[in-house]
Amino acid sequence: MTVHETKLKVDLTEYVEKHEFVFDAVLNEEVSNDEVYHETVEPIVPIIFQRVKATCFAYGQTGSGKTYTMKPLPLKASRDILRLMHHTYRSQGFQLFVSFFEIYGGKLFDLLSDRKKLCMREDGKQQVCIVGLQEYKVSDVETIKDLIEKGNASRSTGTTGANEESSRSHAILQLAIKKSVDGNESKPPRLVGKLSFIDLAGSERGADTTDNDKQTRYVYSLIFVVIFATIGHTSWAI
Ligand SMILES: Nc1ncnc2c1ncn2[C@@H]1O[C@H](COP(=O)(O)OP(=O)(O)OP(=O)(O)O)[C@@H](O)[C@H]1O
Repeated sequence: MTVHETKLKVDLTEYVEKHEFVFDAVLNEEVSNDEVYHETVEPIVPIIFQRVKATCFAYGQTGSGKTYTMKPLPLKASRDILRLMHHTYRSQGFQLFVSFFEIYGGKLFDLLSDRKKLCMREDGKQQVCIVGLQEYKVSDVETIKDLIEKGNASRSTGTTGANEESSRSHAILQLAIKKSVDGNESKPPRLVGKLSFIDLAGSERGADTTDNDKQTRYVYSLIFVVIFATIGHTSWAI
């Protein structure tokens, strides 16, 4: 897709700037959530076993269907990850961990740990980490489903948006694949790959806790720090 943007030079002559965007797939409003999963997340699942960090996020106006579209994806991905762990990568020491947190009003809260307040810090290797974030080791779909439901129930919602159940927070659910070091279960397992799902609050003004532009801009910059620093660089979007 090419966007032609008309601009003005300093001498006030008009010119057109061309912006080119490449999409792997374009899905219309008729497609089901299953097709969304099939076209977007499903092809990414096997590569997180190959040291890849991938991100799936929805961006758009309040009420455009971000939460509706994002909600089924983590569970479907978990099902496929567990299937790969129990069959293709059987007995290779892979483990799956789930964490779920939200950014609300510029602060981070653990959705699986009674909304415990979290801190973002940079370690000695300039890696940004979220201190205190609880990760749960999981080996069956039912447990993951319960954790996702628990996290969703802890999310901050508000009724100030166009949509009654509008999510006023940005929720980040991570599925981390780890592997035990040299098959030694007593040592902490090492991170192999990660699949992150981000459900952003509506992109219009006032999508956050205050209607203040400066605050909204700050929250968005915080999200992108989280995306690029802790989640990984191999990002893609719906
Ligand atoms: N494809 C769809 N089919 C049927 N209903 C849908 C679809 N997409 C969204 N909806 C419904 O539209 C309403 C708004 O959707 P949703 O909450 O997903 O929007 P949102 O973009 O996440 O909004 P916000 O940014 O305010 O959280 C919900 O009631 C949802 O059930």
